[in-house]
Amino acid sequence: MTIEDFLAAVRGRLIVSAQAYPGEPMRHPETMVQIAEASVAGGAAAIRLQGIGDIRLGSARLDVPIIGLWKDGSDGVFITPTLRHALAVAEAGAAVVAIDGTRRPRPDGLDVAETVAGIHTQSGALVMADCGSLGDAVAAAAAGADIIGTTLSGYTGEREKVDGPDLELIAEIRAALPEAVLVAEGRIHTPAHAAAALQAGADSVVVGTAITHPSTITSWFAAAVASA
Ligand SMILES: CC(=O)N[C@H](C=O)[C@@H](O)[C@H](O)[C@H](O)COP(=O)(O)O
Repeated sequence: MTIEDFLAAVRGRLIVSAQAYPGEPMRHPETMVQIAEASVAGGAAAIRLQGIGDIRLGSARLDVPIIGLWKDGSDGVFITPTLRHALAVAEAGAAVVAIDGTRRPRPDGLDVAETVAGIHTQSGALVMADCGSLGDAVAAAAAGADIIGTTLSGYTGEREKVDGPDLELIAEIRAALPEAVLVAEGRIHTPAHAAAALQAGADSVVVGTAITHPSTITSWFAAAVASA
């Protein structure tokens, strides 16, 4: 898929991330792909899936682009941390490989530019750089990433973890990189948040937890009921 095709598919539209975490009851490819299918039925233009099994099954069943990632670990660089992880994600059928797009040292010693180049030369996949700051985004764009995501804002120590999406960062990236394909991701919890992220300059928005993570959604309601 070309970046032009991807942009045409998702511009002004919703991307849904379906992920279950280690040990959770819904952590099964069939379950995640069913959630993805339900999300597509509701209007998702693309799906973000974690793990080789989920991506492989999703690529066989879904007719929208898949943004794939492989989380390994839970702190530091853990989103598709090495070129080996990235090539496995591409091989499993992801049209877009989401990688950690920060400037932090990576476990395989490659930098983002070398990782992007490796993905481009050894697979047909596009690369989404999951960034945590404006500095990351500018560096990732210079490194050849096809898509810039705000996924890691609030999770790398560079930016405050604001309640809701980091609209300020979205606007800053859009101002600095007017031509970038920019995807807002992270703590978009309401339809109003999603609309605000587009208005701040994103081409598309990824919603995960608020659509696909029932334990967290339940906890929001349980807390409200408990304190009413
Ligand atoms: C920081 C990190 O590990 N983010 C992960 C990236 O894939 C996922 O855990 C998030 O669910 C995803 O980014 C969507 O965000 P939200 O669930 O807030 O809508």
